[in-house]
Amino acid sequence: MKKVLTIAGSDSSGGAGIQADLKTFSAHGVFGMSVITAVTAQNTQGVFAVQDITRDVIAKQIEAIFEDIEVDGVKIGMVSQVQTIEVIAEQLRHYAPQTIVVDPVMVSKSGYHLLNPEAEVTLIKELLPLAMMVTPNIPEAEVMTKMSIRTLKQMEEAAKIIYQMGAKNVLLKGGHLEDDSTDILYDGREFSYFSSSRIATKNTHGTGCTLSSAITANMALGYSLNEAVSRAKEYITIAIQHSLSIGKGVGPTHHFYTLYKKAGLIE
Ligand SMILES: Nc1ncnc2c1ncn2[C@@H]1O[C@H](COP(=O)(O)OP(=O)(O)OP(=O)(O)O)[C@@H](O)[C@H]1O
Ligand SMILES: Cc1ncc(CO)c(N)n1
Repeated sequence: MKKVLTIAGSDSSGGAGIQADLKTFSAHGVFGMSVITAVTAQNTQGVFAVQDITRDVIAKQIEAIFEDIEVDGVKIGMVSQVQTIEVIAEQLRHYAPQTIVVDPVMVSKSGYHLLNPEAEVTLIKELLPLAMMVTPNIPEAEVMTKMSIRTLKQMEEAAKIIYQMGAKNVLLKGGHLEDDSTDILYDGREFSYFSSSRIATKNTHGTGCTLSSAITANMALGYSLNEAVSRAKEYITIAIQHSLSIGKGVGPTHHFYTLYKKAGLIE
């Protein structure tokens, strides 16, 4: 069985972060492992507190996994602070896993800064050069490039700038634009487009976490980069189509819809 690691924050409500990542891994039939960078008190309505995990305990979690288990893919999500990023980068340079997907999580849908703004530069400098792929959403790409992004043309321009920052591939997600949800992949030579119609739902908590985890799982399973993104896009689209009205705010995606359907557990 393929073994995949998420390095990210915990979301107590189970819709995003570590919890979304592990559910996505399970749904893909890969064995999920986790390094927790921060614990958030969070639900569908907002983020209410964050406790960062110390540099030492983050290093020890990474060491415990890599010294014992072969890792087929790593996804990085919420990294919170400068020292968190530095220790992750140091450890990953040492263990050098083949596939690293970086989701540059900055601000939650409810507007909470999950990444200290002072650490934005560190994330770009330390993590992007290690990344097989980086998956910014539009607001994150705007922070990274300092440009305003409203059109597909501007998304392409931004993807080129982010590529120059060191990631081998850039997947710029279009979930925040108004039209269809088109994600753009740039590999330094050409663009590929992954489109779906916009689904009319408020329940999109954890969509970004889910997509980057699905890409990591598919890459670990041996799919080419384009195939991995295409399958992950299909997965997130179904997960949003069948998202769950849990809680009073922005509900989570449904990770097991396809599995349940195949097993005849739902109509
Ligand atoms: N309403 C929607 N309908 C269809 N696809 C969507 C919708 N919203 C987001 N997506 C898709 O979901 C994936 C995640 O994109 P999005 O831009 O929402 O990520 P994000 O903002 O990083 O999420 P998060 O809140 O977890 O940080 C992308 O493939 C995007 O195209
Ligand atoms: C812990 C965590 N990671 C990522 C996100 C994505 O927005 C979130 N809301 N919470």
